[in-house]
Amino acid sequence: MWSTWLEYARNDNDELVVGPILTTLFLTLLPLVLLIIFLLHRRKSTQTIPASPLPPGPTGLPLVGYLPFLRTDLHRQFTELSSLYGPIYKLWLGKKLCVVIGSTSLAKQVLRDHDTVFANHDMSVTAYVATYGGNDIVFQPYGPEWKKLRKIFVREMLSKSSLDGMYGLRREEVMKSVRHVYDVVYKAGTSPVDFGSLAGSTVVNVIMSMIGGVSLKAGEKTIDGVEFRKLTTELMVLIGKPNVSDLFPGLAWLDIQGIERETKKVIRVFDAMFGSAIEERKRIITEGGGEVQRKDFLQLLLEMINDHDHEDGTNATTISLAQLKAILMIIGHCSGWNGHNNDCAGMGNGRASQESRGNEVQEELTQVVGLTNTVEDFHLSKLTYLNAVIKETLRLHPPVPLLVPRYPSQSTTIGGYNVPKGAKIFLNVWAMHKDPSNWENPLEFRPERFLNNSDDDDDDASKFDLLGNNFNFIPFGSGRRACAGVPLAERMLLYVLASFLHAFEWELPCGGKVELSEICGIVLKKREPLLIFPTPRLSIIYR
Ligand code: HEM
Repeated sequence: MWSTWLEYARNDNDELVVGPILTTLFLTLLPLVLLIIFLLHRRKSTQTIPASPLPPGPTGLPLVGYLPFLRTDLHRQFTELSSLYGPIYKLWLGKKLCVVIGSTSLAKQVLRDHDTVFANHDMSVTAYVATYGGNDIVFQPYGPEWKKLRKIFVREMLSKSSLDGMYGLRREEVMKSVRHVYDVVYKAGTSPVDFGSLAGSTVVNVIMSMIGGVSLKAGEKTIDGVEFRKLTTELMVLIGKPNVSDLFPGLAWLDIQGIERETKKVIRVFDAMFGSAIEERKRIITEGGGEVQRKDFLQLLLEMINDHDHEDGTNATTISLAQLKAILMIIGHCSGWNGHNNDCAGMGNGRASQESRGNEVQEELTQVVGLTNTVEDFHLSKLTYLNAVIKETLRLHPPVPLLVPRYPSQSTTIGGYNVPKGAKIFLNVWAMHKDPSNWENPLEFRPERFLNNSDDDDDDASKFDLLGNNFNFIPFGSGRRACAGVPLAERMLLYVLASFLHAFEWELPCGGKVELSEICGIVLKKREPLLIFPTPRLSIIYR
């Protein structure tokens, strides 16, 4: 080889010409040298900055991981595992790597320090089907489309003026429910009321009314509050079920457990219902010459489907029909969370009475509202004790105990451990809310924690808002993906509870105790219904 090169490198006089030899040598060796430098550099960088390890965690079985060991009280099981493996640990569910965060300081790292990286909710196959292909806010990936939907939700649908404007709808439905308890339950006899179911169906009726009407049609079938609640519960159960299709994406097309099929069946009913509500509203608009009196969510959203251009020609708030339906869907679905929370708050009040702590809630209602008036929206901000009862109940029984799972858009170090891109992140709020390093006697029901009893700024109870600013108390999550429905949820919880507690004395059956155990799918549910007897306090008003 060398002799051939030398032959080429001789000039016409048979003298050696060194330049071409060096050039050829240089061009041949350069890639080799660069490759060696690159490999050395890579070796050095992996040696000097070791990648953080994955968090510790239980070993499961081959292929299925920890899946066979999951219990239905997932929030408690995750808390128990935390005491073995620490505030951050991993478990494999099939092919899916899950990371559980169980301390306030690590939650802060995820939800505040790395907020944008973790600003995505993990979408399951069921959630995809249930939200018209991820067209809603909850499962929309973090980006411009999510920002647009969130803006519509917060600034237009749930703005103060919009919620004030819909107060009449809320009032009508709550009054109907109170009268129902008075006429049907109290007058008819002595059977107790399932408080959770009563509060839950009232909330659902209110939400349905705000969506577009209390009885909606799906084909020939009329969907009333009871049926709507049944459908949302069914959907919640389906979303909460561990699905083989999520854990082994390669098998998703088989839909082994039939969860996708079942979800599609439920969604078809919702779709028919929303479809007919839209058609009916369009008919009313046409017949009314383009004018419609009713300003509910459906009307607001329909106006966004029609052209909603700004003067500069941009079209910032236009939504598609699928997005409209997905938004209605998420409002209906979240009403289930709200309904369940009424159950818990009622339980909280029952427990407060049971523990002979006085009947502060009703004393406050008598003072603020008076015995000859019904509760109105403007009373709510003055009901500080009831507010504290609700917050204390949300602390002990957060309705979404593991929040909506997130996933990081890039691998990130949390608490010294590597949390890989795409892992499913559970934030165990149920455990954080009971952490003795954050709360004194955390298992005691003490609404006073949320009352401002002192002049000391550090003791200011108002720092515990529902917006997730204090990481010791985050029932609605925190950061940019925190619950967008807080203004409505807060008003509804207060209004529905205040109305029932003002209208009736609620008594446990003789010698009864409030049963506190819960079960957990995606939301926490009370295992046993809270059965209590109503006796009217304000009979004059409801006669
Ligand atoms: C007591 C009732 C409710 C509770 C406890 C609750 C709780 C939550 C939680 C924990 C999240 C996830 C937060 C996170 O990842 O940090 C969430 C998200 C959300 N909630 Fe609620 N919620 C309630 C009621 C409502 C209502 C009534 C609505 C609608 C009117 C609503 C709309 C939403 C939306 C749109 C999101 C997704 C926000 C986003 O991804 O940007 N919620 N909620």
